[in-house]
Amino acid sequence: MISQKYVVLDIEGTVCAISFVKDILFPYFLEALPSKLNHHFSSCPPPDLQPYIDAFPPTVRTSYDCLYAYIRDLTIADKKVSELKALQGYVWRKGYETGELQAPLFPDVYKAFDVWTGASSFEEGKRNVYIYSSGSVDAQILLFAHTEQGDLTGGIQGYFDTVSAGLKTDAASYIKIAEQIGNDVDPSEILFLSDNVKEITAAKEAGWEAYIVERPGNAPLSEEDRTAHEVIQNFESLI
Ligand SMILES: CSCCC(=O)C(=O)COP(=O)(O)O
Ligand SMILES: [Mg+2]
Repeated sequence: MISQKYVVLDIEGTVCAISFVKDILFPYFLEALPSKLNHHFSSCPPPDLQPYIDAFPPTVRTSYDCLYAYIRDLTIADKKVSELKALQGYVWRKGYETGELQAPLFPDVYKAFDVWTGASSFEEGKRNVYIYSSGSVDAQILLFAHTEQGDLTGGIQGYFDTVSAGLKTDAASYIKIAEQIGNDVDPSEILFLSDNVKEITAAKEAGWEAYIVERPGNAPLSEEDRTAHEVIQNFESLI
């Protein structure tokens, strides 16, 4: 069982496989995109879509072709830019709400959630769970509300993204999150779990405890990474 009171979780490569994002979420987004952009460039554009489109640079918003190519290229390159992440969340909503999209979390994640959010005391394993992902907060909530084992959002205390907290590779972002979790929270009481070594390094710079999560399909770790950081393959040892 971990000694920290607060657990902050990355999403892609940590609670779900990278393949869910690359092979399911991104293709869904790219397939739905033409219809969304056609609506936007129609004579009667949907007002709720407007702010998402307005977030892209004016130079690429000049035509359907230009905007489509720009967004497609960002998606294929897996750019973690906030305007793309916000639009992806907007587009995924329908997929989750119709049941076409469902997030397959790793089995040990459900088990850890049961303990962390279901136990009645710290001694029995209760922990405060937060999410910090490059995906927008809206997209994070959708994902946890539609997992293969149901809605987990009731057990999550808060969500952070690059808009609310900053880049995941900057120590300053982790300092900001710690302040949001609680003014009286010592950074060493927070455990961050991520597949990304740069994120782990940044969290540690901010005084957090942080472990690399090594899941099937993640980027390979070097011997140096394994020496410098604690590496776990699942959440079993944390509960
Ligand atoms: C919750 S949104 C889906 C995943 C996503 O778009 C993403 O960029 C995930 O990045 P992470 O920081 O969770 O590795
Ligand atoms: Mg990740």
